[in-house]
Amino acid sequence: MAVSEALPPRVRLEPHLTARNAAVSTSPFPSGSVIATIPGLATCLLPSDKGKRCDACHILQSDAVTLKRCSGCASFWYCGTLCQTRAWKAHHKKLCKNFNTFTTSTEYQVLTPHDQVDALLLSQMIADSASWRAEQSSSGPHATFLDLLKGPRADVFELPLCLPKGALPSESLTLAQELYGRFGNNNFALHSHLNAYAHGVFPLASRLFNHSCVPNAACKYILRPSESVAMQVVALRDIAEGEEITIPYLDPALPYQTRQEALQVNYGFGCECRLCRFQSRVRPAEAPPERGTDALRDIETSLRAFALGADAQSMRVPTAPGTFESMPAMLHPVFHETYLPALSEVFSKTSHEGPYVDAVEAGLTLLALYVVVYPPQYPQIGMHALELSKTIWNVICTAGPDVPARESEVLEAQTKRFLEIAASVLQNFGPEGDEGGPLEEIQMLRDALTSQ
Ligand SMILES: C[S@@+](CC[C@H](N)C(=O)[O-])C[C@H]1O[C@@H](n2cnc3c(N)ncnc32)[C@H](O)[C@@H]1O
Repeated sequence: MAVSEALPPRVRLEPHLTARNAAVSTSPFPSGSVIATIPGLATCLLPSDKGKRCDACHILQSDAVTLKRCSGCASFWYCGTLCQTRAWKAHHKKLCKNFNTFTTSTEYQVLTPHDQVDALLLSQMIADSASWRAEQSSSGPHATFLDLLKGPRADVFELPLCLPKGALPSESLTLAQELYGRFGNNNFALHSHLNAYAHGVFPLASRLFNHSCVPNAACKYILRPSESVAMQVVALRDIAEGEEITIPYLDPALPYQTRQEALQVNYGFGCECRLCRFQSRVRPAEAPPERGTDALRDIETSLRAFALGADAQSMRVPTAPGTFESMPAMLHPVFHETYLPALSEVFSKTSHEGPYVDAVEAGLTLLALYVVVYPPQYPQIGMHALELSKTIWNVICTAGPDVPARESEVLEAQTKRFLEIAASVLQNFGPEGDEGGPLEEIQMLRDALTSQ
């Protein structure tokens, strides 16, 4: 049996009834603190980000960063020699020659972008077989990975590989099967400002953290030029000594049935967290009333009042998880699988095209739903509050001179309140991903409001 890496300070593993082990805090973690920093073992960019970021450290091309192409395949880009050498030694010297033939092959082209990345990521890992063999019996990340639980699709080795299977020596093929078995359920989507841009393997994070749809922690990614991408696991709220530390494996706002199916298919378990238990009880059989009807307007007005308070200016957001449990039954239809996608579409359309009053109303309803479904301080709440403050700022900036002063004051007060919510959530989560981003946007909008 492989020996796995040392655990982060203040975290221990305890036996878990269904998930082998659980990571438990040995002393309290305050909200916003970094529980663990874990370097990536292997990462691969999504097709959408190829050529825009360094393939090794993921730094974005900018005035200060010029990317240079691999002269062999012309399909890998690096910010400098350090990254290029590291990638060459780890995997690229084995993949470079075959890379373009593979990525233009039908078996690769028919895959979804996320499966394409997985095929390349797995190929990269297998190409580095020397490291796997050398470190299998040590206490490094390779050993940790090989000690992980296998996923439910471990035996169906179905991803095409950049290294043709036939060309793999039997020893490497056995290794490939071992890696594949643990790949599907131990593979993270890397994001910058909550936009996914790559996939990656972080063995120690996989070893430690179980899933919950009401997690008390979440992952973010730290990008530094010429360094491996690091994952940080951040406490979303105060975590008490002895409490299990959990992260979300998927978006907790997805409908209950979709979450259960995805967790079963990809990870081999049925979630029994507090949100799942609640939603399995109140699963709405019928979709909410049609958009535009008084019946839906009543539900949405009540949802906003329940989640945020009746007055938009003195709006408050919940600070303890589990708000959904005290929702009046008349609001349960908002958990129907059709409701959130339809509302998001209305917000997205009207915030771009107007009318902005509709965008503000849809955006507020969406915020109300988010604060009910997501745990407090969940980053998506902050991102949406920022989006909403930008929408109202647009209303202020595009309003003609005839708007009564009282109405302008109300709009400004709302923008400030949404910005406060955004700042408190996103500052708690801390800087992540590419430079700039939401924390900078919050500051710019605050400056604009004070110079009004
Ligand atoms: C990334 S690993 C988590 C580490 C795992 N607990 C261990 O001891 O190796 C993912 C696997 O853990 C198990 N798991 C994670 N969260 C779970 C949960 N909430 N309930 C049941 N099993 C879970 C599933 O088997 C899943 O495929």
